[in-house]
Amino acid sequence: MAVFASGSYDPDSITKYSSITEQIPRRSIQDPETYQLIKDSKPVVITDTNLVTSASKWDLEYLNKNLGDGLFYVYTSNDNRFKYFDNKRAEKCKSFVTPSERHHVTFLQFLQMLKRCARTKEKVYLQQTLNDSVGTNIVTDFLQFNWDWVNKCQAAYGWGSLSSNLLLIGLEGNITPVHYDEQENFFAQISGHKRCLLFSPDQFDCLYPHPVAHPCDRQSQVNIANPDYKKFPRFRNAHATEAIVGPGDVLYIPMYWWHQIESLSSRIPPVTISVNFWYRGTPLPDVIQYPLSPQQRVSVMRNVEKMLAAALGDAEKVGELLRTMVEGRYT
Ligand SMILES: CC1(C)c2ccccc2-c2ccc(C[C@@H](CC(=O)O)C(=O)C(=O)O)cc21
Ligand SMILES: [Zn+2]
Repeated sequence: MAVFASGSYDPDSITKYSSITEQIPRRSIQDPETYQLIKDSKPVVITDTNLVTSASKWDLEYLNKNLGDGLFYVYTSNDNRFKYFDNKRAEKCKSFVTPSERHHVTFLQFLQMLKRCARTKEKVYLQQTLNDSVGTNIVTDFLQFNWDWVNKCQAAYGWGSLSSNLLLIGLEGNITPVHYDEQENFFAQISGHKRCLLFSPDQFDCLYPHPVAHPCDRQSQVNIANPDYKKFPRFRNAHATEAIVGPGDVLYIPMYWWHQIESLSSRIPPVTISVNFWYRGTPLPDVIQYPLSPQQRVSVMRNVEKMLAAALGDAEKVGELLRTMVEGRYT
């Protein structure tokens, strides 16, 4: 068994996907091109932001001591995929099988779950909004994030307010399957390595998202590790860009960009720790410019699905109505 130096990852453990074509650029905060890419809503890994340097001491022991005795959301999955689903909708959707389970536990219970995973091959993922329930040392570390840099970016691009910082503690092999978020995201890696696959928003037709009213809204139906080309033929045309982020790297995931994020095996430590910075997007311009951007097209399609589900009073009837409207007429 190969033993890896602390903080490295095993390149052979990386699944080869057919849809990878290029690498996401890595740039310094000193490089003007960094800001051109963000302005153009293109992904970029910024290598020297010091955004979360104050958190580089975060390991399981420090977090256990300082995160406080609040409860944390921990997801368990019997395969290694952690597909997001909306709890409330899942309850209403009888036929829906939840792809992962959500637990509300103390950090100590999370550590016990981690130990059990070493034996049972089950996977866990702690996801917790960093809020004022954490211990004072964590608050101190949080206040020492490079807010000056990130606030300047927020202002420069006209983003909305910071909506939340999620603390993520995952296990090697965890996969967050392809989805998009409706927020700008500075994704900061603290410990271990994560492989990020991004698909541009104009590939909506290759990624077959669930219906907007479905519990897995915003998530792709395609499992890119084992695509069902009969159900999703256009996925053959999908092309991803990739970045492997390590401690200190910040990946800019532009709003509406599809992303799949995998925790890489790094033996020491066995966990990956990340913090994301989600910002509400730039308010839509009052004068719409044509042609619509891919992001605006996705937003329009979402509004049409929502409006039709409301107008019909039943989200299950939207497909039939759209087919009647389009087939033989808008083809
Ligand atoms: C999978 C998980 C734990 C989850 C379960 C249930 C509801 C929500 C979420 C959720 C939301 C964000 C992330 C972080 C990241 C992916 C990654 O780092 O794995 C990502 O996608 C982003 O920062 O936008 C991870 C999760
Ligand atoms: Zn996401």
